[in-house]
Amino acid sequence: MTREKTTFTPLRSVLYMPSSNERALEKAKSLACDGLILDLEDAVAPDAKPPAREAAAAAAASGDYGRRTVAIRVNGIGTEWHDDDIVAASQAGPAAIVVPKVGSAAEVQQLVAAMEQAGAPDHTRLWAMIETPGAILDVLAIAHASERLGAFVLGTNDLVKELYAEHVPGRAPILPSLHTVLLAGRAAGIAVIDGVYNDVKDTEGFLAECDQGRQMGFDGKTLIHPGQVEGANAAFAPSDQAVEDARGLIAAFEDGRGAGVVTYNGKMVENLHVESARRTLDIHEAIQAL
Ligand SMILES: CC(C)(COP(=O)(O)OP(=O)(O)OC[C@H]1O[C@@H](n2cnc3c(N)ncnc32)[C@H](O)[C@@H]1OP(=O)(O)O)[C@@H](O)C(=O)NCCC(=O)NCCSC(=O)C[C@H](O)C(=O)O
Ligand SMILES: [Mg+2]
Repeated sequence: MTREKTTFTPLRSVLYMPSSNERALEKAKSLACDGLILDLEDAVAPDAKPPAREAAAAAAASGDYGRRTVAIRVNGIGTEWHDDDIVAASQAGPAAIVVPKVGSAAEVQQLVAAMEQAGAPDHTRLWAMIETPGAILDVLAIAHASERLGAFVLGTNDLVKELYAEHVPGRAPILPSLHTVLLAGRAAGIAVIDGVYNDVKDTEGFLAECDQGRQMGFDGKTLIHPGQVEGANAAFAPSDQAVEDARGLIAAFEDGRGAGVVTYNGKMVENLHVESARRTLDIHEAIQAL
């Protein structure tokens, strides 16, 4: 039996960098991250925003970042920089425009209209940051608001702030929110990328949070430092054991010659497990092809 092959764009490691930081923009050309977010929002001081906007647009249009998915994060709706950011980013044509603090389906539609009016090419997706209580409560409508929506990006710092919660190991205070965003993203068939880990020196805590994100179902994690790339790439790629198990499980099912259920390594295997195994192999192959 043949099947249509799914094309995956790996987004295991998506690194933010201030677009005002020339050194970081240069360094990113040699980093093994799957994606880059050239930031114009939180990481850029008000006076530096206009030159950062120019630098981000030039970097995104340069083609210098090879196979990496390049995105520009604009300033939020209603800020004094937002409209100019949208125009510059749309004309640069990155893989995605990341908009912080998206709050409703209507905002998604307004953003898409503004991108299209500014000449955004078809390949430029909108990535909506979900980081406010209102957005979490409206996230399913946001997920279905436009075909141009390509991903949700969690903003866990803003979310913790807005909830008056605390950053704790295991993230118990925000788990319901994270799961809600994942449910909506999966229902709409878009990518869902986890939030950042702020302590760039705490490797153990960072890796634990990557593992947690993968177990929950995130496609990858947003990062703030080059030292976090390798760990995220490993955590969000299928392990050698997972690839071996996927191949063995598919072979066992195919050997069953049409039986609806077989066992592999003592465990029940049905068609749904085969679909998951095929997805694992598709992700593995996409990563191998990088
Ligand atoms: C966190 C940092 C300010 C630390 O910077 P620094 O002390 O300079 O780090 P290092 O000296 O260890 O840097 C080593 C080299 O790596 C380059 N570098 C550092 N960070 C980056 C980066 N993000 N991308 C690319 N390159 C980077 C340095 O230039 C050094 O290079 P070299 O000298 O050539 O060896 C800094 O890491 C940083 O600014 N990080 C990004 C911060 C950011 O973008 N924040 C905004 C996004 S997070 C957010 O907003 C979350 C969300 O909205 C929410 O609500 O949660
Ligand atoms: Mg934020």
